[in-house]
Amino acid sequence: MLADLTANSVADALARREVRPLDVVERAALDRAPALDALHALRPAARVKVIAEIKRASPSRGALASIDDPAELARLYELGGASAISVLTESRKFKGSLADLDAVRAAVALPVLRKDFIATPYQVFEARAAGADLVLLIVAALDDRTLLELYELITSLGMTALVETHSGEELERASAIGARLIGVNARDLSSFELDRDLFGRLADRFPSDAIRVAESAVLSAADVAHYRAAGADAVLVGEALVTGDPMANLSAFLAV
Ligand SMILES: O=C(O)c1ccccc1NCC(=O)[C@H](O)[C@H](O)COP(=O)(O)O
Repeated sequence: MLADLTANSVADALARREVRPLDVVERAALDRAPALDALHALRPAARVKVIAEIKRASPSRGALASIDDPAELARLYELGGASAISVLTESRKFKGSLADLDAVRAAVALPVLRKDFIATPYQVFEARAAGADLVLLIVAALDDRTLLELYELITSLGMTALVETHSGEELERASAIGARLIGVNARDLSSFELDRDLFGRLADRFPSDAIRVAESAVLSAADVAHYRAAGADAVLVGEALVTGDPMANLSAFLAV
């Protein structure tokens, strides 16, 4: 499933003839205003931080929300107290796009994450060219050499990598490349099963200087409290915000 999604996100762009020559995308990436400091925005604090996601659909849940104006939703997230915005840019299963990211970037002053199946340097330049400040790297989808190559490219462009893991072994691989922002995703990428206790089981295996993000499966303030008690500095939330009242939910999550 994960390999399919990774290959499809690249194939999709090719099929839609969206692929500009690499040198053009590189130039567009370098011409962007400097990336915002996501490590500062998400630094550990007395209160948990929220990375709020623009999510129309997903492989596990199908259609979630129509989201005609992602910029407007991002502005609500900013008003509601989110510390960063995650934009799913994969089109086939998540119905997202780089145009969504570009629109969100223009609308808010918060760091913006390109959440996608990133496997090539081209996609990293593309992310920066669209205004991303953060790029997701899924350890399970990348061999060690590619993981390091993409991590170094992301940081050399002034962006921050959110390095996503699902096991102790993946946390060690994230640690070995010097990742400073590390997520544990509660969603198994093959079965889609949710395990809210995975974060807690892995919490003491994070590098001591890393920011700890609990990803997925936050449906209530109690879920945020569960992750916070296990040591999360931030939670990444999609479904609960796009299917419910984003302002009310953010307020409840930030009050934990
Ligand atoms: O959401 C899915 O079904 C999914 C399936 C396969 C790979 C990734 C998937 N989601 C991406 C995410 O990581 C989530 O959108 C994000 O963590 C927010 O999750 P949630 O709050 O549970 O919507």
